[in-house]
Amino acid sequence: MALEHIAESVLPTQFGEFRISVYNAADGKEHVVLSMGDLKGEPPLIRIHSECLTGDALFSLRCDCGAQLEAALEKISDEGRGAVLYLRQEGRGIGLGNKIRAYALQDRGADTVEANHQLGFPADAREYSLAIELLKCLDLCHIKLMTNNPRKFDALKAAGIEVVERVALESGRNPHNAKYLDAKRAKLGHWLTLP
Ligand SMILES: Nc1nc2c(ncn2[C@@H]2O[C@H](COP(=O)(O)OP(=O)(O)OP(=O)(O)O)[C@@H](O)[C@H]2O)c(=O)[nH]1
Ligand SMILES: [Zn+2]
Repeated sequence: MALEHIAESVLPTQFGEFRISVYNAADGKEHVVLSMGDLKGEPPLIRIHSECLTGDALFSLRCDCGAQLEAALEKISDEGRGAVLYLRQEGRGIGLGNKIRAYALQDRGADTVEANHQLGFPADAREYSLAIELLKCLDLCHIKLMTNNPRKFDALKAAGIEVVERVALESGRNPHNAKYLDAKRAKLGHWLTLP
């Protein structure tokens, strides 16, 4: 997939000053790298974050995405270096409308995996070739990865990215997302501790 770097600027945030870079990809979407400090040398902290409009921007409590994004930016800010790769693969790759359809099915009792299946999608329609290409493009072959998702971890390792450390990112559990987090642990194998 060809990546085109199209713009870059400074982005002051509540977590400190980041650089924002925008890349066009062959999927027709604009993907973002939010970075702080010098990424060369010691493996930096990296978060590969899948877009969640509802959680990242609309304060939804149905998932843990917004809390994870905040925690990742905080950790990067504490270390003074690192990056968030913000990938435009909303709803685990099925898009916003379908994610909300899945929510409606969850309201009627399905869990997050069953709802995707009922809509004719796999449990997780994402793939990480774009993330891998971005990491290689940024010369980031040795990283500390902030994730609880074994599938993401394995995909990077299989592509030759050396994940020298996995940093857990458990935050934002609340009564509205408890079932969702339990399904991620039980059905998708996420490394999440029991409450
Ligand atoms: N289809 C679907 N997608 C969801 C649902 N809840 C959140 N998402 C999407 O799930 C994606 C985040 O994936 P997660 O499985 O929560 O976490 P992850 O990124 O794989 O793993 P971590 O690195 O540990 O955060 C985002 O794209 C969200 O929009 C849901 O109920 N159904
Ligand atoms: Zn979310």
